[in-house]
Amino acid sequence: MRIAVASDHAGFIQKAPIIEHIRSLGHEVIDLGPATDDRVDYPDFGDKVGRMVARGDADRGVVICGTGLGIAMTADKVPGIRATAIQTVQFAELCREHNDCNVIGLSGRFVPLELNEQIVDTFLTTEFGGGRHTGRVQKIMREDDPSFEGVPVDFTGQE
Ligand SMILES: O=C[C@H](O)[C@H](O)[C@H](O)COP(=O)(O)O
Repeated sequence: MRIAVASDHAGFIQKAPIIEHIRSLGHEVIDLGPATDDRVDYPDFGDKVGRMVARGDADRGVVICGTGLGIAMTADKVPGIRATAIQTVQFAELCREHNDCNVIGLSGRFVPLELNEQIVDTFLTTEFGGGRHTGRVQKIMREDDPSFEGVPVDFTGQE
């Protein structure tokens, strides 16, 4: 697969080893920066990865900031992207199996490199489960109805 990778200054220390790791698994990596650990704004880099995946120029994205949160939030704002921050291998598996996640946010400050590499392994090897999850992912993407506003909740008869 083609994997787009980017970070901010806080994720920069893990970017090169994670890229190396992804290449060692046989994937092509597109490094969208930054080139140094100078202070930058994570939204600029989360957006680049989101757009590249949404265009189909990359199959999946990996973004790294201090927590993985802000950079994943930014990627997720790009239409077509399902991005979330991931801190455990089990969540990496479930974000693929249940949510067909196409971009993950990693923490360069609070999660050790070895664990992030295992998370990336799982993210890249786990298939979407389909079945009951398909319609739910379509609802995330508003594929069935562009004006979708969520499932109406009926509180009739409830205390
Ligand atoms: O979600 C945001 C990220 O964790 C950033 O990496 C973090 O906010 C950067 O913080 P600072 O500017 O203090 O290095």
